Amino acid sequence: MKLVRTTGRGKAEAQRVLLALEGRQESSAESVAPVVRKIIGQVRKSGDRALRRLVAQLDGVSPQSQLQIMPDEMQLAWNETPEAVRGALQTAAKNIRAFAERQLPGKWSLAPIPGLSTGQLVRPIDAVGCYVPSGRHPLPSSLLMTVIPAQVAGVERIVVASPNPARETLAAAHLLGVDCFYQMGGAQAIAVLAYGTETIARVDKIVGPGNLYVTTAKRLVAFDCAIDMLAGPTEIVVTSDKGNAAYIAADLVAQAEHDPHALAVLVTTQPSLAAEVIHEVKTRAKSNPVAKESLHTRGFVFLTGSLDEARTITNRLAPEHLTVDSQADLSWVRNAGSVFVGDYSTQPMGDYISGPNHTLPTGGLARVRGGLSVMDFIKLITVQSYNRSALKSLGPSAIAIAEAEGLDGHADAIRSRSIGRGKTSSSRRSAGA
Ligand SMILES: NC(=O)c1ccc[n+]([C@@H]2O[C@H](COP(=O)([O-])OP(=O)(O)OC[C@H]3O[C@@H](n4cnc5c(N)ncnc54)[C@H](O)[C@@H]3O)[C@@H](O)[C@H]2O)c1
Ligand SMILES: N[C@H](CO)Cc1c[nH]c[nH+]1
Ligand SMILES: [Zn+2]
Repeated sequence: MKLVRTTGRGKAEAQRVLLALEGRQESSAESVAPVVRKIIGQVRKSGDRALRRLVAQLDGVSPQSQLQIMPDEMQLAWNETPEAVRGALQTAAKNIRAFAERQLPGKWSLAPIPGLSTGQLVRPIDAVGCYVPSGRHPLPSSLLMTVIPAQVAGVERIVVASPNPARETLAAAHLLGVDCFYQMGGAQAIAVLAYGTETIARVDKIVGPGNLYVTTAKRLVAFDCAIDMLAGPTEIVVTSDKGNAAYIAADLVAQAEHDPHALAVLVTTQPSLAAEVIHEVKTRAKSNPVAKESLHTRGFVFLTGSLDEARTITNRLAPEHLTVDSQADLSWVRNAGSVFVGDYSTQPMGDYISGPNHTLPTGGLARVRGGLSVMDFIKLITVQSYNRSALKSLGPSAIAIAEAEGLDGHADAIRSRSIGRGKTSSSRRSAGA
């Protein structure tokens, strides 16, 4: 990990590192954008034929195997999964579902004046694609995290895409009753979900985490198909003065092992903690090549001159995962995907079992949104209903604004219900003629 001092002679260098990290999404996507653009173009042009070729070439799916995985295959995977893993998947699913249900907003109505009822309906999105990463490691936990909130929201068509899914991923799909599962991954899977092929219908929104190819593809299709967010290479920031160095290092290594592009940062005012964590990380990452690589290239320890500065840097980084020392720290946290409090709230517990979603914004997107939630799968549709007296009461104000905007048709539509305040512009025109 690189030590970055924010005081004395280190100040300018610290600013440079921070600025680069604030723009981290764009700089990493740049390298893969041309190949991703090409893959999307091929799928749009040649549909199933291009998909077959790309999954064989990039996902390692044999050309003989069916891309759609049938429910009996998922059932078989469930039967063959060890009891302990099945139990763990059930526990995780229960907690994730309970959390998502608590997030679901309800319909409501409000009467601003007698005779006017306004309100909101909650409707699910019709068709959603859930991307489940499976390149370096199969992530059955990501299947639970993406499919469950969609089910809680009431999404009718849920399509799961995952390259070379592991038995446990198929078992998780069986547990949730998934009936539409395609083994396809990377940019080609995102292109299929966004645009469809001769045999696979497109969806309305794509959700789920993935590597740079997946995330860049989501960004490139986003004008044609809604996406949840950029949930790309994993990020961890630990902002601590009092934490246990061994625990902090273990969490940094854990999240860094996801991807060589992962970001792992410690922010502290304590030189001794900085030194201990750097030492511990070195020891722990020795036998973990991916973590070793990402910690070497994208591992930073910011040693700051004050707590205030440590907090400002943390909020500027807007990390996916943030660990802080105590509940009191929550008061200064403004930008983070998910917060873990204290020595025992190790981040992998949130990855698997606690209930809050582990699909979280990366690349600084935590400045504007939190993790995947049931809100990503619903629409809030507003409704308004007037009777005549309510229209009479509020109509003149609306007409005044319409006239100020010079929109005669708007004013006329209101006047046409004979609520008074002058003639309609068409009657004025005919009177003048
Ligand atoms: N932010 C979050 O919420 C979150 C959650 C879980 C995982 N993640 C991230 O998800 C990612 C999982 O990545 P992964 O790689 O293991 O699985 P993945 O399924 O995201 O990507 C694998 C696919 O990438 C494509 N690919 C790989 N190399 C390619 C190349 N050279 N050219 C074209 N396509 C290529 C292939 O199609 C391959 O099947 C990691 O970055 C991890 O940090 C993020
Ligand atoms: N840490 C990942 C989110 O960045 C989620 C995950 C899934 N499995 C293990 N971890
Ligand atoms: Zn993880």
